[in-house]
Formats: sequence, C-alpha cells, structure tokens
Amino acid sequence: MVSAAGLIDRDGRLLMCTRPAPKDWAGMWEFPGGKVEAGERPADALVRELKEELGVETVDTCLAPFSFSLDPNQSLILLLFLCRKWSGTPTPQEGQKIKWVLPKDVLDLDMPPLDRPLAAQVRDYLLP
Ligand SMILES: Nc1nc2c([nH]c(=O)n2[C@H]2C[C@H](O)[C@@H](COP(=O)(O)OP(=O)(O)OP(=O)(O)O)O2)c(=O)[nH]1
Repeated sequence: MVSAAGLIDRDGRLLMCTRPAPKDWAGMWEFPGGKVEAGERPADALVRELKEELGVETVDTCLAPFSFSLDPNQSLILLLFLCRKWSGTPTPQEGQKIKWVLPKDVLDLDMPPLDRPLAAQVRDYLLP
C-alpha cells in the first residue's frame, strides 16, 4: 500500500514531483508519498514521507482521504489524501524536481498509470 498527497496551495495549485532514478517510473510526475511500512497507519506514513521527501511538516488531521487507485492485479493500492495545511516550504530532499501545477494543466504531465485517474478526479474537484 502506498500513501500519496495532493498538496494544494492557497492559489488552488497542486504540487507534483518527479520520481528520481533509479526508481520505477523515473522522471514521471507523481504525487509525493511512499510505501506504508508494516504496522504503520497510512496517514502516518504520509506525514513521514512528506517530511523525508519535501521537508514539510503536517499532521494526520490535515490529511483528508480523497480517492484511491489500483493496479490491474490489485496488488498495489495507491491512497490519495488531500492536504491544504502544512508548515515549511516544500523543498526537494531526494533529487526530485517539484512544481506547482494548475488543476487544468495537471493531465498534461507524463505520469504513472495509477496517477492519471486520480489526477483527473482532483482536477475536477478543484476546478470551479
Ligand atoms: N509515492 C508515489 N508512488 C506512486 C505514485 N504512483 C504510483 O504508481 N506509485 C508507485 C510507484 C512505486 O511502485 C510505489 C511507491 O514507491 P516509492 O518509491 O514512492 O515509495 P518509497 O519512497 O517508500 O520507496 P523506497 O525507495 O523506500 O522503496 O507506488 C505516486 O503518485 N506517488
């Protein structure tokens, strides 16, 4: 299971990150996050990953469950939370690129297959 975050800034933009090499889907744009470790709660995993990957701090009550995506074997579950409150400025900690993207532009990015339906849902949710 993987937890990921749609970080939304005050202008309604989404933070997207590239996957660094040599990870799978390297160079593609994803939601920040990572694998949930054994015994870890999904929201706690995401709080940990956001600190490790971007140097931002948040708490589980600021992570709103939004949607999920499954691979064809249903062996990977990608949980997407939305988050509007954190402290610190997102800064790449693992060599990834980051950018703030307007919802209308998010599907223009090259992203892993599980992310596309989630990105479409977030776009539709955020667009006026
Ligand atoms: N974090 C994240 N992973 C995603 C997304 N979309 C997607 O298919 N994945 C997949 C890629 C990986 O197979 C898995 C998560 O792996 P990861 O490499 O980000 O997790 P991690 O940081 O805990 O990995 P690790 O290097 O410690 O093993 O989920 C996404 O938007 N965000």
